[in-house]
Amino acid sequence: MPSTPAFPGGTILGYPRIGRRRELKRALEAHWSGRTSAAELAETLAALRLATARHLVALGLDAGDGSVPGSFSPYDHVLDAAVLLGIEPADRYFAAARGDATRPPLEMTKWFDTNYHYLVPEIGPGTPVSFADDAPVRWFTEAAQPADGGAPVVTRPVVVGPVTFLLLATAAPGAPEGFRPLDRLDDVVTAYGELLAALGAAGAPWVQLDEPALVADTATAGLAPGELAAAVERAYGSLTAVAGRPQILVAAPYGDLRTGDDDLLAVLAASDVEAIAVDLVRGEAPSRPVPGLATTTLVAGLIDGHNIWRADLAAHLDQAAALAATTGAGAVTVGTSTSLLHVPHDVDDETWDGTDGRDPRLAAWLAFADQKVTEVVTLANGLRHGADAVGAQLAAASAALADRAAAAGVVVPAVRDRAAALGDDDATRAPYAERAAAQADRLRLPALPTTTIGSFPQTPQIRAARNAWARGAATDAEYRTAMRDEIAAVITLQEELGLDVLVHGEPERNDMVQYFAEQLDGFAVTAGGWVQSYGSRCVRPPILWGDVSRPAPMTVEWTSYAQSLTTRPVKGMLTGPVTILAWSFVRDDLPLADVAAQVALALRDEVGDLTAAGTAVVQVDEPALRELLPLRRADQPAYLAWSVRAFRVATGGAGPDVQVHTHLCYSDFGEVIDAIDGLDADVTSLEAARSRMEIVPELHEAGYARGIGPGVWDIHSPRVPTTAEVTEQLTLAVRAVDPALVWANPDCGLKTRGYEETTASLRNLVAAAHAVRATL
Ligand SMILES: Nc1nc2c(c(=O)[nH]1)N[C@@H](CNc1ccc(C(=O)N[C@@H](CCC(=O)N[C@@H](CCC(=O)N[C@@H](CCC(=O)O)C(=O)O)C(=O)O)C(=O)O)cc1)CN2
Ligand code: MET
Ligand SMILES: [Zn+2]
Repeated sequence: MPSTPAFPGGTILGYPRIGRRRELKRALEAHWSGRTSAAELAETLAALRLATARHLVALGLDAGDGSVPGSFSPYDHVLDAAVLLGIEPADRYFAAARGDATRPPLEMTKWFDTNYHYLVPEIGPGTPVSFADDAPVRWFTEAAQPADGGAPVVTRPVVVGPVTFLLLATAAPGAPEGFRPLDRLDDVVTAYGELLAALGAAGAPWVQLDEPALVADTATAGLAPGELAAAVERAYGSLTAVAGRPQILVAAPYGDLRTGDDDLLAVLAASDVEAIAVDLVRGEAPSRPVPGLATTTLVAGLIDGHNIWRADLAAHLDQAAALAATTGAGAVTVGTSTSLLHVPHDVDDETWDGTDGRDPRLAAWLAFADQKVTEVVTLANGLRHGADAVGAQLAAASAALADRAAAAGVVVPAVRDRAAALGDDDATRAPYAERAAAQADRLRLPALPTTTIGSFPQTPQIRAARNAWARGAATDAEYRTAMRDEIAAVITLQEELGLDVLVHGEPERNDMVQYFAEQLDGFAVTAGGWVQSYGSRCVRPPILWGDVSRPAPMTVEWTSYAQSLTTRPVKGMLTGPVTILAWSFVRDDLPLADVAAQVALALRDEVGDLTAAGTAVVQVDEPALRELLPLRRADQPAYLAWSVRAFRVATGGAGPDVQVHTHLCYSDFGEVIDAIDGLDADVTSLEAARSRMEIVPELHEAGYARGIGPGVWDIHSPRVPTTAEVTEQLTLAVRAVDPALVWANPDCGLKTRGYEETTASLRNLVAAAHAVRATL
């Protein structure tokens, strides 16, 4: 048992891994393209790890007691755990992540309710499991005894916990019916026990085991009541019995440990783990003493790891100070609610002089990862030494909050009035039968129409043109010409391929959310606020800080230009309100439902302008519909009601002869099937290739009876599907539902692909659609 509280100077559950200048991205991509060797890559990553650990010490975390998390991963922390357990071979790490000639990549899916994506490990009853990779031990030693002779840092290795690992894993192909990954708990715990012994032998005082699945009903679906509690008790009973182990911090971010079927905080408190990190942003602190917690340090996750607003430090300090008494914890220290993986590095990396369109007032309202570390350190100091010891910091935080609350643009009466006046009529289109007839008449499409999801490859030339424009090295006119040339080429290519409903290809979009945020009032965007989305891929989530409105059309010019080049219909392409919120940092002073209505109204104006300009097909993408779904079932209906309504407000002004499409991807749709129907889109395209079209009968059984475009090829891999494969997929689809409803399209946009595989794949898609069409 710890005699003093663990991490008295505060701690964080994890730190961004991509590097403040995206060093990890650049190193990975250089290696994958063959420009650097595996040894060079390893050297760069080791330097990044060491620099990160020392940076966290410079920000105020203790260098000697395990307060600095060792939360690095070369690609994904769930894949790392699979390698640790020998389920994926260490020397084929990137093949598991990205696929190669010999194997497809592991499936990728959303990490809880975030825009981070993890690789889904596969495990069967016979999969050998052992302690197979000692990376956490090597990384610990590398910082504790640095080869450069510089300052050592005693880090706290961070590993996905055994229960969460198995709850996130899927049954390997060929596993017998009824097998569940959690059936392998004992084997996995044995391997983790060996890891703990090795860490202890290396001198690690602490290890952090992340168990976020314990807060999510969605991750634990299919377990009997009590089963999860029993698994946690069993796993941590074994792990705490390991001789020579480090002290164990169990972290439960993204929700509340106590609101599922089982009170898992009580189960963990009753175990011999030395510290438990709870998320007090998404969850609540227990208001009565928890048995067993008296011998445990509670790491109070007060600083939001999932958002970028500067915290109300005075309020948090009061809350922290009360926790020991109310919860019965033996000791309390301050931490982040989640890893800081989800926020950019440093507010001070942006320029705030107003010259590049960023409102200088925002600088004082924000806290990125580094500012959050400082907030944690301040609160921990306040907790130890009293509020007076940090009086100046508390006052500065309060002043920034007051400034933000009163700032112009935060409340815009005209926007509030318009949202308040919305009625059911605004969210209701003509009956589907009437729409279908009007659209058939206007569009005259063949059976099994072919289309794509919107983006075509974002080539290095496109990125370079945008980069030059942003730097002032190219004029507006030059940039516009470059994008129009790209659009023209994309239209020509689609006509040559014989696609039926064309797209303009989205070359002008840096990102499907940021592009809109840059043009909407109420948003700010960063120049370098990168956040890892998966592997080497990053996004710069915009900051939604004020009431949202649309000063001018955002997409009409590009879409109209594309339509002027062809007689085939060109789809207008918009990002939906829920996805815009999900992939932004959203204000915390207004209910999400109200913010969504404002964004929906801005999009409604855009749909109006597009259709007035003659656009007959408008797609409103909602790939993040599933992402914002609350992790607890009880909270889901309210979310689904406002999210569906926002989509319907955005599209509700479209006349019956306008075909509204939507697109969803990156998730299991099971839990949102009714909501998909509720969107009332005329055509829905979904990711389906990796699940052999299962979504088609599922949607049909749920009563969905409008157009459906199950993705027939997995665009996340460079592999070109054969015509025969696509034909088979389409055949499955037309057998499952009325063939008149089926569309042929890829899984998702093509922006991350190259032209070579894109052209070949689309050629096969069109050939397959024609072949199946002939059989109808
Ligand atoms: N926001 C968001 N979330 C999402 C998705 C999405 O599309 N957007 N898709 C899903 C999966 N996630 C993804 C996330 C990112 C990327 C992606 O391709 N990201 C790009 C960056 C996209 C971008 O912002 N591009 C900018 C800036 C590009 C850039 O890095 N430019 C260079 C310079 C380039 C040059 O001069 O050649 C630089 O700044 O250093 C642009 O095109 O303008 C990357 O990491 O490489 C793909 C999928 C789910 N979540
Ligand atoms: C992540 S969903 C992407 C949809 C978007 N229209 C595209 O094709 O890129
Ligand atoms: Zn998609």
